[in-house]
Parts: sequence; structure tokens; C-alpha cells
Amino acid sequence: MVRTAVAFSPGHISGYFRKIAGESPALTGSIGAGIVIDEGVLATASAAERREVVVREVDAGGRVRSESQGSPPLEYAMERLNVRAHVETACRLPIGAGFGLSAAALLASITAIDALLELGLSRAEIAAVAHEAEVVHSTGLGDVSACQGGGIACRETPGPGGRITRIPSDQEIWAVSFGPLPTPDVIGSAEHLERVAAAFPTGCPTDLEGFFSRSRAFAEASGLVTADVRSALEACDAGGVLASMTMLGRGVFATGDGAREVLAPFTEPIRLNVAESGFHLLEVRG
Ligand SMILES: Nc1ncnc2c1ncn2[C@@H]1O[C@H](COP(=O)(O)OP(=O)(O)OP(=O)(O)O)[C@@H](O)[C@H]1O
Ligand SMILES: CC(C)(CO)[C@@H](O)C(=O)[O-]
Repeated sequence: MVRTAVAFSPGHISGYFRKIAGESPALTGSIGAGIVIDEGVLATASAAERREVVVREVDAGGRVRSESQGSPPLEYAMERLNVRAHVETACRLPIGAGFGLSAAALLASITAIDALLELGLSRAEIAAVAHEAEVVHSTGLGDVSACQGGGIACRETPGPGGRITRIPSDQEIWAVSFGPLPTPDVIGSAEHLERVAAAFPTGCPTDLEGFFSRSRAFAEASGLVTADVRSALEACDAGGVLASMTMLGRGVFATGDGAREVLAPFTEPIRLNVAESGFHLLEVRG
């Protein structure tokens, strides 16, 4: 039997953020808040002579919807750790749509590689490598920090070692995705970042409602709302449903009575729960 290690990381819906530029990738990141979600990325690692990554999007029944080879941030992380492995990732949520899947893929894959090759990395070391890969590849700023634990996570200082407060919640979250909004296009643009910085709300939320109100105010002031997102937000407002835009994706997330019904005419809503915990190893076989 081929020896494999399997790990999971939750994804993260960012509600609002502000880039904090430091002198190195480790000191660069974002502050802000988001929801760590129970859907994310499952990574399976096995021994290989080369660095190989297979990325799969699967449906609820586990059937493969799309498959591609390679993941630049993940190959960067393997290079940084000076290891070679074959990694397969699987996710049910769409990639690039604001569910923080690049961070989840990194955290799950590095955790699996660490167990497979018995590298002895601590959680903080796994998060540090994942965060560096995100920053270097402009695929995320605060998602790795958030996915170290569960809840509604408010990042008060940048980086995975930063100060984070977490509020647990058993409220269902409903999300719709109209398509990707490439993260590098936004976090690599000085103009977007200036507007995002000016839109940043003060203080950490103390409950889900406070998180939604801050996220929505940010989305409106950020200039990032697209026409399709606007239509869904207006429908939520008309139905008295708390909602905001997934950062960074062309999508909307909502909560409370009627959220599913209000979003259903746009496209099939996805049901999510607030995650109880962060990335973790599931098993080592063989
Ligand atoms: N499931 C995955 N498995 C492996 N690599 C991934 C995965 N998801 C994303 N990546 C890598 O991250 C890169 C950038 O992804 P991107 O930031 O657009 O996606 P995302 O993290 O889902 O979106 P967002 O940051 O907006 O939430 C992809 O080109 C890919 O290389
Ligand atoms: C930049 C970002 C919105 C991309 O998902 C996220 O990493 C964050 O909140 O910092």
C-alpha cells in the first residue's frame, strides 16, 4: 500500500480587509474580519521524485467536475521546505470566488506533507510557510491567519502570529458565486488598495450581525461591488436578509431567515456552517 497523508483546511470568506505592507512577506498581511467555513480543501500527499500537484473541483457526491495540474503557491511552499511530493487537492467550492481556497490548499497540503515526510513542523511553522507563499504569489493576505482556527475571525494585527479574536456561531451561511475576481488583480493594484484602505471599518465585531454590518459598509465603500453582486445584494435588502460581498470573488454571502430563498433565483445557493476549528491532519495510511 502506498503511504499517504491526508489533511483538511477550512476555507474563509473575507468580509473586509486592509493590506498592511511589511518589510518581508512574513510581516506583510492584512487586518480585517471573515468567516472560517466548514467547506475547504482536502489534500492527500504521497512520495514522489518531483513536485507534482493535481487540483480537483468535485461535486457534493465526490464526482470530479474539473481537474488541472500545478499550483504555483503550493510548488513555492514545497521548494521553500526543500521537499518533493505528489499532492492532490479536492474542493467542492469554486476556486477564485472568494472562499480562500488557495490558503486552505496550502495549509492542508503542507500539513499532509509534514506528516508524510515526518518533518516535525509546528502549526505555527506550517502557517508561516503557507502565509509566505500566499503573499509572494499575491493569492491572499489574511486567509492563512484566519484558517488557523474556526469562528468569525477578526484579525487585529497582520500575519499568522498576529492577534486574532474568534466568535463561534451556529448560524447557517448561504453563498452564491457568479464567478471569479482574481485576487492578484485587486491586491496588486495601488488604486484598489487605496480605496479599500479608506473603506476599512473600525473595531472588531462582537456578533454575527456586527460582522455583517461592517462587511456591507466596507463592500459599498470599496468600489468592488460588481453588477451581478449588486442585484443579489438588493434582493437581500428587499427581503430583510443580512448580506455582503465575498472578498475577493463575484459572490454574495447571507444569513438568517429567508437567505436561501432570496438568493435561489440568482444561482444555486451553497449552504455553509461556521467552522469550529482550523486546519488539521486527518490520517496517515500505509
Ligand atoms: N484547491 C486548490 N488546490 C491547489 N491550489 C489552489 C487551490 N485553490 C487555489 N489554488 C492556487 O491558488 C491560486 C490562486 O487562487 P485564487 O486566489 O484565485 O483562489 P481562491 O483562494 O479560491 O480565491 P480567493 O483568494 O479570492 O478566495 C490558483 O491559481 C492556484 O494555483
Ligand atoms: C486579500 C483577501 C481578501 C483575499 O482573499 C484576504 O486574504 C484577506 O482578507 O486578507
